[in-house]
Amino acid sequence: MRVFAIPMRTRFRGVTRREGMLVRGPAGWGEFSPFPEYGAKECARWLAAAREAAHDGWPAPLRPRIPVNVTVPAVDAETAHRITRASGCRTAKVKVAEPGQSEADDLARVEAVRDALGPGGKVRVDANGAWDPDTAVRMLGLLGELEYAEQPCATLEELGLVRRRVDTPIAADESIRRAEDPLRVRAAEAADVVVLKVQPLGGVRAALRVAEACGLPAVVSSAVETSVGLAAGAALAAALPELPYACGLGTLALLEGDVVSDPLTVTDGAIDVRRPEVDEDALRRYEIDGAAWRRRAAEAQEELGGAPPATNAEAV
Ligand SMILES: O=C(O)CCC(=O)c1ccccc1C(=O)O
Ligand SMILES: [Mg+2]
Repeated sequence: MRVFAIPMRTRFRGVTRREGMLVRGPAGWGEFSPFPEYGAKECARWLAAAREAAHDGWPAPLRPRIPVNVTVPAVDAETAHRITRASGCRTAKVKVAEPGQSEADDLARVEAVRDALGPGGKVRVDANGAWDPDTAVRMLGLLGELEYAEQPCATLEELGLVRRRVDTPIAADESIRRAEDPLRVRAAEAADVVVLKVQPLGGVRAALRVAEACGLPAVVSSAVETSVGLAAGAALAAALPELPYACGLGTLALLEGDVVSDPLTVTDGAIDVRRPEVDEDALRRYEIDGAAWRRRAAEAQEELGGAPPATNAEAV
């Protein structure tokens, strides 16, 4: 097990340094990088995803490349314009409703991104559940045409309420975390699209089951991961029967560096479906003392059902 801390180019989700653990097994490397506030129960799913990557590998890909969106953090309009242009993507996801940002900031950022994409570009927004339903309806009215709005409000009931009051399609992200969530989303008629993330859902196979249970188009997103974690996202996106939207896997640009020598960077608005090898020199640049992470992984392992199977002893 190796532990990394990579500085972020811009603050995202309140995080300025992305930390995590890399585990190696017979199938390759896996990433375990739950956010700092997550407890053992939640971390167990993130660990299951890393174990699947390291020990089982993933289903066969149905496509070799995954179209991606550029992820635009809650930066000023000028920076948002520059990030969008530099990405080469035709779809952008813009963070809105972040603490410390005004509605005028959000409107200006979205407008700058729309301008940077030009005609034919697609803009989606992500409020991370921060709006109340009235604010969501009002803001979606002001933001102009959007591909969809991701998690405009926190609860399923609110998502359904907003969905019935606006023309903008609604995507569920934080509302899809547990096996029973897809059925609740369907019952509440709360979303048009679901966002799937490999680590929070417990692996590529678990996420494929969730996609099937949802019966809605799926967008695969990263949790802002190294190329090791992104490879798992790419594997999920490659294994979905249909992939009608660009995925949120173009997030390497948010990190200052990576742990592989041949990173999953965005070219022509897409990333490859492949598993880059961890590079010793690259990893050493970001390696930190991992005592706290080893404890976290052990607690998550306990949640998964006690002692790791024998094969885990081979993990380095
Ligand atoms: O979807 C993307 O473009 C990138 C991934 C992303 O936004 C994200 C990454 C880490 C944690 C939360 C989120 C989110 O979708 O809110
Ligand atoms: Mg989201």
